[in-house]
This record gives sequence, structure tokens and C-alpha cells, in this order.
Amino acid sequence: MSKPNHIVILTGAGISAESGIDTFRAEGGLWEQYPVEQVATPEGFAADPALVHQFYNMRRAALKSVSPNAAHFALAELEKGLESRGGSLTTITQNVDNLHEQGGAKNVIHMHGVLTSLLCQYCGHRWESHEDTSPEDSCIACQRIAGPRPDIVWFGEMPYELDRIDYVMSQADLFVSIGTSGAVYPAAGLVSEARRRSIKTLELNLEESQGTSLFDESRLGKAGEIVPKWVA
Ligand SMILES: CC(C)NC(=O)[C@H](Cc1c[nH]c2ccccc12)NC(=O)[C@H](CCCC/N=C(/NCCC(=O)O)S[C@H]1O[C@H](COP(=O)(O)OP(=O)(O)OC[C@H]2O[C@@H](n3cnc4c(N)ncnc43)[C@H](O)[C@@H]2O)[C@@H](O)[C@H]1O)NC(=O)OCc1ccccc1
Repeated sequence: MSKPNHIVILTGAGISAESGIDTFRAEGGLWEQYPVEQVATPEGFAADPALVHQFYNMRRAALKSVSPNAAHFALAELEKGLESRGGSLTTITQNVDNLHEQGGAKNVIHMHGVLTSLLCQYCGHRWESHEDTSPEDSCIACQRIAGPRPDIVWFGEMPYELDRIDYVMSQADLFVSIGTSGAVYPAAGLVSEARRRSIKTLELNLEESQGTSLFDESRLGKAGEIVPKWVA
């Protein structure tokens, strides 16, 4: 097969694990520390906004003390290389951290939102913020108290940029999944979407995922080791 020109990468929490960010489903992972239905659903936010603000304040603060790892840097290099020869690399990430961008990536789709963005639940205004938030805060646009919420896609909510995701999948000739358990949809359905479009598929993950059997090839190992090796 000739060298792929238009690569789509899907990443999950596993690519940021070696940077010191907890994954969700691992032993002692985020969903063991916090009940997902209370901190990552619109119903949980309505019931106890203070708990949800605290959960995302903790993760936003933690972001200040982590940095990208070899896997993030390798993908940014590959993106540059492909762009320079008329190809493209698009990173679709489920992660709400900004380590892909800190690693130099430019073409990143945050389908589940980002930690450093706030959204007004009343007027829909969005703005960047690296500070703690609380239910007493007001929206910087409509000034309404309790307007600001984390600009994060919670369970039951529509993921972001589904049209752009559909477009890059229509152009792709290789789909690579890195550091994800394949447990959450529609992200976990992208490998089947790739197969439907006869796109070659590769999984790079620490252990077998719920979607491993769907990939043409699966390589197991730590992202910080196997991603630079794959890129080289
Ligand atoms: C639990 C699951 C069954 N439920 C869902 O999927 C639901 C419902 C649903 C929809 N369709 C379905 C179909 C079937 C069944 C259920 C559904 N989906 C939704 O609600 C979605 C919204 C889901 C988004 C929820 N928000 C998140 N995050 C933001 C919050 C926050 O971050 O706080 S999900 C969150 O969990 C998921 C976690 O998964 P991973 O990132 O994979 O992390 P995990 O810990 O599980 O795994 C880590 C992996 O890394 C590996 N690893 C570890 N270390 C390393 C290492 N060092 N190197 C390499 N790999 C490593 C491990 O081996 C492991 O495999 C990520 O998506 C992450 O973003 N919305 C929606 O469907 O809207 C309607 C719709 C859809 C389409 C079109 C129109 C309308």
C-alpha cells in the first residue's frame, strides 16, 4: 500500500497517561474517584453544580503541572511532515486536556470539549478561562449568575464538531486509534465508520480495547514508546 496521505487519529486518555493525567476506567481512575453520573451529566450539574465545578477545577488545576509526552510530540511531527508533502493529519481527541496543542499539533478536534473553556448555559457564550469556577460566578456576556459551566460534552449531550469529523473521515486513507478503551460512543463507532469506508485501521494501545477485533492491526504497548516507533 502506498504511503498514507490523509491520516485521522483518534486519541483517548491513554495518550496522556504518561504525562501524569489519570485515565477514566483504570484502577483508581477518575470514574472510581468520582461517580460519573454526578460529575459528567447535565442532570448531575443541575443537582449539584458545586460538586461539578470542584471536579473540573481539580482537573484544570492539574493541567498546569503536566506537559506533553513523546507520543504527543511524535504526532505533531507527523502532522508537519504530511502537511509539507500535500497530505494531512487530523487528531480527533476525546481528551479535554490541551497536550496535543502543547506538543505542537495544529489540526485538533476536541469532540468532548476542553478544560480551559467555559460555556454560558443561558446565552451560549464561550470564553477561555484557566481559573477555578463556582456556581456564584456570572456570565461575562449576559451577566447572569450561575451561567458559566465547563465547556465539556457530558453523557447524553451531543459531541462537538461531528460534521467536521464526518468530513475528515471521508478524506482519510488511514485511521489510527491511540490510548482509548473504545467504551464511549460515538467515538468508539469511528473504527466501524472507517471499515465502512474501506479505510485501513490501526490500534496503538496499552492493552486490548473493546474495539480491538475491529482493527486491521493492533500493536500493544505504552503510547510514549509505540507511537514514536510507528511514526519513525
Ligand atoms: C458509557 C457508554 C456506553 N455511553 C455512551 O457511549 C453514551 C451513550 C451512548 C450513545 N451512543 C451509544 C451507543 C451504544 C451505547 C451507549 C451509547 N454516549 C454519550 O452520551 C455521548 C457523549 C459521550 C461523551 C461523554 N464525555 C466524556 N468526556 C468528557 C467529560 C470529562 O472528560 O470529564 S467521555 C470520557 O470517557 C471516555 C473515556 O474513554 P478513554 O479516553 O478511552 O479512557 P479509558 O480510561 O476508558 O481508557 C484508557 C485506555 O488507554 C489505555 N492506556 C492506558 N495507559 C496507556 C498508555 N500509557 N499508553 C497507551 N494506552 C494506554 C488503556 O488500556 C485503556 O484502553 C472518553 O470519551 C472521555 O472523553 N453523547 C451522545 O451519544 O449524544 C447523542 C448523539 C450521538 C451522536 C450523534 C448525535 C447524538
